[in-house]
Amino acid sequence: MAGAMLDRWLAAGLDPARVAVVDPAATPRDGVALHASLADWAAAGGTADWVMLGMKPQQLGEVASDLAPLATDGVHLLSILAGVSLADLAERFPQARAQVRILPNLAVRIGAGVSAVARLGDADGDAVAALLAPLGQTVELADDAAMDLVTAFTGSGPAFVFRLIEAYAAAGERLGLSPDEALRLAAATFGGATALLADSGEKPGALAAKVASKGGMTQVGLDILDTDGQLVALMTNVLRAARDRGRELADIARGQG
Ligand SMILES: NC(=O)C1=CN([C@@H]2O[C@H](COP(=O)(O)OP(=O)(O)OC[C@H]3O[C@@H](n4cnc5c(N)ncnc54)[C@H](O)[C@@H]3O)[C@@H](O)[C@H]2O)C=CC1
Ligand SMILES: O=C(O)[C@@H]1CCC=N1
Repeated sequence: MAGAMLDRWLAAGLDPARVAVVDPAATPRDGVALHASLADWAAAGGTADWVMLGMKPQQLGEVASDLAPLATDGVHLLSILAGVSLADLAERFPQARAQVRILPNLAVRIGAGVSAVARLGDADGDAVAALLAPLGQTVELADDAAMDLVTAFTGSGPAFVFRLIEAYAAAGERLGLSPDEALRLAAATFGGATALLADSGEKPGALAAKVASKGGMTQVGLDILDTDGQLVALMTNVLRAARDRGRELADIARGQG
């Protein structure tokens, strides 16, 4: 995820000489300094005003103990770690100027992502907004407590949408389309529908009603989707499970180091 953000920032004009990546397994990028560990970065004289955590939440303990002494007064400490709250970050990095929790999604790679943001401390809000602007839309959350649900909703969201597209394509295959036709047509249908939704400003229900001719084909399909609210119940279960896993990850991260 952090690599997708970096690729977008570089494509949007960020000077690679201003970036250092600390990751034992990162893909090298032209002009970007790469260090296998924080010790290597420190030995190379590394300093930073902005530090972003991009490893798994389960690795917070091993990283925080080495990083906290380097994240002092002037440093904005950014985190994309699912589940890890602002309070957790403040506890791990108490001397940082600000703790900023960002939950992006994979579409940032093409500047079409959604990043939810919550912050603590003396954060430079304009600078945070400017940093995130090339990634797509940004939503500021006043309450960090909403972040786990939003992480499931927009962070995990693309994966859920990809599954829906796969299911649509698989159904098309079952009913006679070739695999290639089914996937191409499914992707074009989802892409076109979401673009129309964004462009028209209309509600999805109103657009669905425009597609469904009275007494025609679409309505019989919609009637199946709408039966007993089963689709909403399914999506609620999906999002609840993902949200609750975020809380578990936070507990795991909290129990470390
Ligand atoms: N994948 C996604 O769509 C999203 C991911 N996130 C968050 O982004 C974070 C990373 O997730 P992914 O990119 O999916 O995982 P990933 O496994 O692709 O990337 C994690 C990276 O951390 C590196 N790493 C491991 N230990 C390290 C250490 N001690 N020091 C420095 N780097 C270390 C790994 O080499 C790897 O490159 C997670 O905290 C996740 O919650 C947040 C929103 C969306
Ligand atoms: O699956 C995960 O835990 C992360 C958080 C949101 C998307 N990927």
